[in-house]
Amino acid sequence: MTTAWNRHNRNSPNNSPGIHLLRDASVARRLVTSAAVTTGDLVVEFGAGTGALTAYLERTGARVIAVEDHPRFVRRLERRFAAGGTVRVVAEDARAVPLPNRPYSVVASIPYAISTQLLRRLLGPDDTALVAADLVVEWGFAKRVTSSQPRNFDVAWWQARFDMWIAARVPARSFQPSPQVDSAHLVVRRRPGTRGGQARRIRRDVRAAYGKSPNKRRRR
Ligand SMILES: C[S@@+](CC[C@H](N)C(=O)[O-])C[C@H]1O[C@@H](n2cnc3c(N)ncnc32)[C@H](O)[C@@H]1O
Repeated sequence: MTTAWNRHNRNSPNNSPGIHLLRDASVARRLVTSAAVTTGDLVVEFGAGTGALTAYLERTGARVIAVEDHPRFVRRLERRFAAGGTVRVVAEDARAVPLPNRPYSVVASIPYAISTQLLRRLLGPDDTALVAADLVVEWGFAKRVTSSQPRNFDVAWWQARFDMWIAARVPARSFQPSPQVDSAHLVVRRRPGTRGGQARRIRRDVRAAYGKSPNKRRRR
């Protein structure tokens, strides 16, 4: 965990940039209800913080993998969820932690700074095992990835295989400390028949339309 300490060398995690803890329980409840996970399902939460969302996920009976890279949060999570036996706390960077091979959902209030990287990891691979995600993301980011006119290959590729929509606006005051901007509850659902060979065909079509350059399509 030396890496995480190096990156977060403040005494209080609450003073670290990008850490906005959910203080509105109704947002956490809405996310978990929307995800509709149940006993036996596998759920990954990225950036579990102090467990505001994890606590509701635990109640579903699903197996929860709570990924968090801040050592103080990791210790709090381990203490808080030790008794239940269904939450596994993983002290790793969300950008590098191995992802499940079997079908899984993601429910998370993710750090704004790694939103694009995380979506690339989750939605990008042809054989991704991700089935569904309910995410709290920055409002502008949610608008870009759900736009009916995707501006780059990544977003077009994600939209070709996943239904993506904004379920609700999440006001900045729902977090402690409040970020500068509002967030969104972004819903992602994989469409059937969009993995493996089918994914490769879809990718070819999207690439033909968009190329790899974000600006290519607009210049045509
Ligand atoms: C927006 S806060 C959300 C916290 C918690 N889920 C909640 O809703 O209260 C983002 C969390 O992600 C963690 N985090 C930031 N970058 C991370 C990374 N690269 N890998 C894992 N966790 C990260 C932060 O320490 C923080 O706990």
